[in-house]
Amino acid sequence: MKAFSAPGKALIAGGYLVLDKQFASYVVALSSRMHAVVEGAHTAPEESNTVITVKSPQFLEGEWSFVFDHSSETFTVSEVLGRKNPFVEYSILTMLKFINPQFASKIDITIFSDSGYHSQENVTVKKSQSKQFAYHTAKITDVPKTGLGSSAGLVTVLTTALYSFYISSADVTEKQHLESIHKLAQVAHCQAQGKVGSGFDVAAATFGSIVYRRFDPSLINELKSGVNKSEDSQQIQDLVKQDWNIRNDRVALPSGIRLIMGDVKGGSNTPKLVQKVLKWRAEDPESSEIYSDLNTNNMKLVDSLSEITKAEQDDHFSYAESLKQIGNLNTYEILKSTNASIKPFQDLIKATLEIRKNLQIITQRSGAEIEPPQQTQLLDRCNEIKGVLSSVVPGAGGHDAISLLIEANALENLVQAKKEDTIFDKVEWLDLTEQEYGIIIENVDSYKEFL
Ligand SMILES: Nc1ncnc2c1ncn2[C@@H]1O[C@H](COP(=O)(O)OP(=O)(O)O)[C@@H](O)[C@H]1O
Ligand SMILES: C[C@@](O)(CCOP(=O)(O)OP(=O)(O)O)CC(=O)O
Repeated sequence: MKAFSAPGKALIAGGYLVLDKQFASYVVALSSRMHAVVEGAHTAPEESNTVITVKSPQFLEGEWSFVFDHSSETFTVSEVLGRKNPFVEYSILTMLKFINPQFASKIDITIFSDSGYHSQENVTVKKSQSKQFAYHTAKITDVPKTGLGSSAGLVTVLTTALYSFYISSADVTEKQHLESIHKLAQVAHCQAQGKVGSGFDVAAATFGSIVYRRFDPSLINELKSGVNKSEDSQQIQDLVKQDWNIRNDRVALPSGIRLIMGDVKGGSNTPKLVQKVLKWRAEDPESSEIYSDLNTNNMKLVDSLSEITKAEQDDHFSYAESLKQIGNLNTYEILKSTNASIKPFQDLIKATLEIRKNLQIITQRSGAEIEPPQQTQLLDRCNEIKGVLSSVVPGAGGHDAISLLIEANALENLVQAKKEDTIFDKVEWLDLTEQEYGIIIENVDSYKEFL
């Protein structure tokens, strides 16, 4: 038995631009994780079916069982309980193609998901010493999502579990294996969704917090069903060997700086927003200039974070002093300061404000509510709180969430602000932190009470 987990994500900079492979984005992996516990064995030589059962016990009817008949001429699986879960199905199918197993197996995988992925109404929480999971009374398709990327987490961790079963000697946290898992999970995720997105969510689930640049969509679009199994398998193996030329540079927030996510209890439809933005992008002659300015500031934000990290490495003592100062000032006050040591923090703030200005322009011109006026008001108000460095609408924006970078001790100021100002009535500060790593190997024992 083995166990793994993969994190959720927030796209802090680079929404929409990340769809285009000339632009990079900044993705933070979050502490809500999807977990998989896997156990399996090869079955008797005369057995010709591999049976892969995936249980997700926190949800009603959360069990899917896929049978692969090795004697069949193509890679097809049938679900025997009469249920659908395309993300589970394509994770299995992609792995079967990649491995082209010659022996039948029986594999049992149990999925657990941390509470950040789903709305927590009507749940019963079960706890062990080290883990806790919320049990819902509805099916997975009927429980409202929060936007952390549950399907990407699921596909990534399931792919990891299957990969480690078939290639049992692999340390899945090694670069070469992570890269293979990433490609297999991207293929499965795109095919299950029926579209090739930017893939930043699968990349963060695999690699953790990264500066990400996407792959060429043709890599996946050009996959076709071969006439036989060996062709199908060869195609996936070649694709996994190929260099996808993505950027996945590991990043971590500077020490003393925390990411805070605020749920805004709204909800936005990402595909509709994307559709409006792409239409505007194609029609407005100034859109290239706006994209370019947005990109410049996204990269300035990334640079300012590295500058802050460097400042800490250069001189711990004066860094601690700078942190203390910014913890006592709000965004606007930090900008006014003449103290040279806080310049990188000022650069971070300036870049964020420019990013927001551009997102507001796109909102007005495209009609896609990326940073609608209610969110502008809320973000401006956040910037008045001491210790807040930057506040943005993450990802596709809209009415889903806000994300803030703050001096770590300023969380209490946010909690206090929520008590005092009704503008924060609709905001819930979430118990999430940044995660450096994507896929990690977990201790199997910590799941035993839940199995
Ligand atoms: N814990 C889970 N167990 C089983 N399937 C899951 C789980 N979490 C997510 N999924 C799959 O992912 C789907 C949700 O994916 P999607 O609509 O893309 O949302 P998201 O934006 O959160 O990824 C679910 O309908 C289900 O098929
Ligand atoms: C617009 C985007 O660039 C970013 C969307 O980011 P979100 O984190 O908002 O995504 P969902 O969880 O799918 O709603 C589209 C993309 O890159 O796929």
